[in-house]
Order: sequence, then structure tokens, then C-alpha cells
Amino acid sequence: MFGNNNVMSYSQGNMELNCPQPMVAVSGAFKRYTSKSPILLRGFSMTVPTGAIYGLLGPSGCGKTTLLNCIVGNRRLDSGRVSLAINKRKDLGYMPQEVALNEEFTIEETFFFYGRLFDMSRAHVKARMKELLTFFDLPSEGFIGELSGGQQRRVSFAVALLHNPRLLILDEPTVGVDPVLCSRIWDALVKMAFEEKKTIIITTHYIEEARQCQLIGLMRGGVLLAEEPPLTLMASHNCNTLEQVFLELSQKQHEATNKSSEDLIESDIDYKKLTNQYFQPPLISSQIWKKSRFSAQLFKNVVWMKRNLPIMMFLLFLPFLLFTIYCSVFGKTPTGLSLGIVSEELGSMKDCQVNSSDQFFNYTDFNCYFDGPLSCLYLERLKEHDFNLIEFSKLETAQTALARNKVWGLLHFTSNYTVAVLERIDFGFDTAASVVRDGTVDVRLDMSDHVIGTSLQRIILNTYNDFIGEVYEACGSIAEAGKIPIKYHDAIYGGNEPLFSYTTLPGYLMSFSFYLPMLFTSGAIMLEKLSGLMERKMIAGMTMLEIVTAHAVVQIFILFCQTGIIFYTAYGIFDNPVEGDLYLLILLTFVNEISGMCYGFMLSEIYDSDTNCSYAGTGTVLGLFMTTGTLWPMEGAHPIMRSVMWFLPVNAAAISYHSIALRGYGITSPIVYNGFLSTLAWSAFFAIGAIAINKIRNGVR
Ligand SMILES: Nc1ncnc2c1ncn2[C@@H]1O[C@H](COP(=O)(O)OP(=O)(O)OP(=O)(O)O)[C@@H](O)[C@H]1O
Repeated sequence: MFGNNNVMSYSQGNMELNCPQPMVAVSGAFKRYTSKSPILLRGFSMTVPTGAIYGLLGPSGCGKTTLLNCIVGNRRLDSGRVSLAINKRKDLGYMPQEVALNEEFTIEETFFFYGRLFDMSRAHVKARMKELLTFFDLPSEGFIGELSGGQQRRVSFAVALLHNPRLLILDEPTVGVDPVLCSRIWDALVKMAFEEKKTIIITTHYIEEARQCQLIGLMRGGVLLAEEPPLTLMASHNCNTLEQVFLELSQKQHEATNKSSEDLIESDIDYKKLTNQYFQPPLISSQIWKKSRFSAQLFKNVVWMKRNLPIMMFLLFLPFLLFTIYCSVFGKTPTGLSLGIVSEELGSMKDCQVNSSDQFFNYTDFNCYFDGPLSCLYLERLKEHDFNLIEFSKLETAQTALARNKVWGLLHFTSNYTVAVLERIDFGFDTAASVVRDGTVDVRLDMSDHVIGTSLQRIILNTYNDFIGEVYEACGSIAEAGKIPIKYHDAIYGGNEPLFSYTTLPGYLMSFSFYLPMLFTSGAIMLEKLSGLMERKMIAGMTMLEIVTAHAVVQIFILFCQTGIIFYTAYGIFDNPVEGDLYLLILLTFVNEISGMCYGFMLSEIYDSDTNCSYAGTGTVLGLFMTTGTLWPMEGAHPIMRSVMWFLPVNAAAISYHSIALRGYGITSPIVYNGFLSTLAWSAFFAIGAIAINKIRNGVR
């Protein structure tokens, strides 16, 4: 058929205008997008006979594309009926207004993708492709994204014809096509309708090219103004052009209603009363899952990954990068902190190095012997904690340094410190208040940083405890007599000196492993939605289940790689503790990733804009991150928040992970299996939510 310019002339009398079953019949159609948006169809009716070319004309924005979408079952009418003489999607060829093709595909891959979708054999696709490429004057090689706009539209047109459908719906097919090719296309359409009894519905803004249609439907204000052959229309209105006819009919409608088309659309009618007759779209129930369509979508996903290697590398490198940064910088005890020292009993801290035990430091009155004054001994113990001790001769200067953050803390010893400490030990209950005061180390801290401040408090106190124990020993007692009478036994979990990063790793890992799949999934689905690819594939018969399962296959492959990289970084390169079963941790991470993926699906169903979708995703994960114990333990939260946090996604998984990794609990522990159950329940909730939203918004498929 294509490439043959010897087109037969075709008159309006050849179609089956009075055939018993028209190819497309729309009756009493009502449609608006939201309760606040204008009514686009107000009891609209049209009849398209089998074997006709039907030109649907109307001003821009009057709802032509919306109507076509309702005919092909991509959108639901609010009320009214669409009847089709076909019942298989394979019999429908649809060319949307936008190009809606994968830019990463080559021309050949595009044909094979749609061929596979329609279950065509490879040889058949090849033969049709050759024919169509010649007809549309297209190159046989090259990426879609590298073709000109006009060439892309022609590929889009050719794809609609690939499977030789009985009903063709073409939304502005001749935009961007040169006049010569345009005339060839119209010849071919006429021939398809005449010889092959194909039915074609076409919208166009070039009203005069619609002369070649057998029937013209003039749409305005949500209704059909006329539905007649073009010559009849022109004759009955005494006009030479279709454009004049359209203007005249619009004028008449305006005068009859005394309203502009916009006013008409927004007229105050009781919409709910009018829209109580809903009929299922005829092409709605295609087979829910078909191997050929699934494999077409999987093929598309694999090609996308191959053509977007930098993004793929980034997705794999990102976990390594983030966990390397986390394990290198997060949760370690702060070191090298500057501490100011004012010791009035020393001329200078250098005096601590002078060993003159025979004169000053031999406290024979107390039977105690030291290498230097007691402030020296305490400072020696503090130095073991990697402090940078800075000596100040005056308290005022030291306080100024503290105020200017030159030091994080300030320790002040009185001139009588050593003797006062020893007198206090010696006199016990009889110690004078002035002695207690002289034997006290005055500590001033900069607590603006909670972690540094509490770390300093802990070290200063623990070091004092050890120091005073040594003093007691030197005075002939036992160390414990001087120390705070509390004995810490070895910690049952977490070691005696746990790093903060050990505690926070579960929350961080769970938040991150939820976030990445959510981002990738919502991004991939939004990309398809916004480019019109999703609609086009679904009109061709692909189901949401096939799209989701094909995506899940790819996503699970990526998740395997990412999980491996995360665990290798956290436990192979860095030495984070694992008391329990490593495989259980990996399984929990994987389940959590699946939950993130399902959340990504749900978000992509809720939002129509990728920006809103990624804001919502990032926002929720940031919120969840706060509740996972990464930044602060849940036990410190407000009681209401504390009771809610248990039911949030990611949180139970993080708690479960914590117990496996740091306490060595197994799957039989309630805290562990609750983490699994909660994550699985959330996955199910997100998946069901995604399906429900999809059905509510787009109709059952
Ligand atoms: N998904 C949507 N949600 C809300 N409004 C929409 C949606 N799609 C289209 N519209 C609005 O519905 C109206 C009709 O759009 P439609 O694309 O059906 O018109 P059209 O007649 O095909 O226009 P054109 O000839 O310019 O392509 C427009 O005002 C459009 O903004």
C-alpha cells in the first residue's frame, strides 16, 4: 500500500454511512477534569461509520484530545457511552499529539518495541518497518532523540500504523510535515479507508485539509455543531471553504445562546444530575499480564539502562560514597579539643616536669608521696585523652578565650589545691568549707555543641575518678575508696566504649535504603508519564501490572548491587559491629528497599509533576530520618510522637536492624520480626495505594 502513488480517487459515497454498526459511536458524553475546571463535553454525541475518514475539527482547547482519550479508554467519561465495533486493542492504532517515543531508542528498536507489544513476529515487524520507513521518507538508522521534530512525528505516525489496525485515531498527524509528504499521507489514508475499510478519526488545525474526509464533525462548546460530509456542509451553508462554514456555525451558536463558547462551558448547569449514566469504556479489559508485553517493557528498561550508563554508575557509586563518608566522619569521639588550664598552684605547667619530690611534693604530714602537685597528676591523665591543653596565667584571659571559642572548656585549680585535696581526705567529716572549695576543680564549658560538651563532661569526670583513686592509693588506701562508689561491669551489648556511629548506622542505613529505590522508581515512572510514553503504551494494551513488574525486575537487580555495595562498605571496608546474622540484616535491608520502591510507585501515581513528586519523596524521607534514632533516640521524643513513631515506615525496620546488629537477636525475637512485618505491611499499603490511586484517576485497567 505505502509507496504506491497511484492512488484511486475516492468519493464520499463509498463509506458505509448507513451501516448498522458504526465503528465509533459516542452518545451523551460529559467530561470535565475537576469540579472546578470547565465542562469540555456537554452531552456530546458523534457517529463514525466503518471505513470513513472522520475529521474532528474545533477550536484549540475545546476538548478534541480529551474526547479521543475517552474513546480509546485512556480516560473515563463522567457520563455517557462510547461504543466501538472493535474489542481488541490490537485493532486500534493511536497517534498521540505529542511524539511520545523513547528518545534513547533507535528507530529500529522503537518498531521492535511496539511490534513486541502487539505480539508481532520479528520478520513481520521488519517487513512493515521497511515499508513504513520508505513511505514516510525516514532513515533506517539513528536514535529517536537525534531526529528532527518532523521526523520524530513521522516515526510516531508510522508506529501507529505498524500493526495494521482497523481503527486509526490520529491526533494532529500532519503537524510538522512538509506539503508534499502531507499530500502523500492523505492519499494513503484515503486508500486505507477505501481499500482496506479502515476507519480513521483525525484531528487537525488545517481545516482545509479535512476536505478529504468523508465526514466532518465540528465541535464547539462541548457539543457537535454539525456532522456531515464536507461538500454537503459547504453547500448547505453556501460557503466555499470549510473555514467559512465553521465561522458561520460558531456565530450561529453564539447568537442562539447569546454566550461565548467559554461562557457556555462554564454555564451553571447541575452537572451531577446530568452525569448519572456511566458506561464502562469498551476497550477496558485487556488481559492483565501478557509475556510479550512484559518482555517489550523489560527490553525498554534494559535499553534505557544501557543508554544511561552514567546515571547507572552514579546509582551504584552513590551508596559507596555516602557510606564511606558516613563511616569516616560520623559518630567518632571528638579528639584534639583545646582545653584552657589555669593552675594557681603552678608557676607554669612546665613545673610539672621538674622532679623535686624531696622538697615540695612530699606530703609527709599525710603519708602521701607524689612526683608533683596534684593538679599536675590530673592534667597528665587528661593529656592521655588527646586534649590540647593551653595554659593561661589569669582566669580572666582564659574566660575570654572560652567566650571566643579558642578553647572548648576551662579548668581552674586554686593555689592551695594539692593540700586542700589531701586535707579533705584526711579530715573527712571535719573538713572546713574553705578546704572543700580550695580542693575543687572549677570547670567552665562551651556547651553550644551538645556532643562535644557532654563528651568533655564525661571525660573530665571519669579522669577525675581515676585520678582521685591514684591519690588514695598513694596515701596508703585502696583506689576504690576514693572513686565514686558505682561499678560499671562490662556492657552486655555495644562494648564499654561504643561509638555513636554504631548506634546510628541502623537508622541511617534503613533511611537511605528506603530513599534510593523510592527516588529511582518515582523518577522512572514520572519520566514515562510526562513524556506521554505511559499513555501511549497503555492505549496499545500494556497494563500497569506489566509496567510495574518490568520495572521491579530492573530495580531488584539494581537493589542487589546497591545492597552489596552498602554492606561491603559498612562491614568490609569499615569495621562496624555485627553481633547477629549478617544475612538477616541483608534480608531486612532488601525488604526495606522494596518498601521504598512501592512508595515510589505510589508517589508517581499521586503526582503529575516530577518536581512535586521528588519534593514529596525527599520531604517524607527526611521526616522519617528524624524518627529512626539516627539523630536522637526515640526514647527522648515527645510521648505522643513516641507512640506514633512505632507505626511509621522505616522506623520499625531500623529498630529491628539495631537489635540484630548490636544485640545479636534472631528472627524469633519480637523486636526483629516486628521490623520485618511492619516493613512488609507498609510495602503492601504502598502497593495497594498505588493501584487504588491509579484506578481512581485513570479508570480500571
Ligand atoms: N489532564 C488534564 N487535567 C486537567 N485539565 C486538562 C488535562 N488535559 C487537558 N486539560 C484541559 O482540557 C482542555 C481541553 O484540552 P484538549 O487537549 O482536550 O483540547 P484540544 O481541543 O485537543 O486542544 P488542541 O487543539 O489545542 O490540541 C484544555 O483547557 C486543557 O488545559
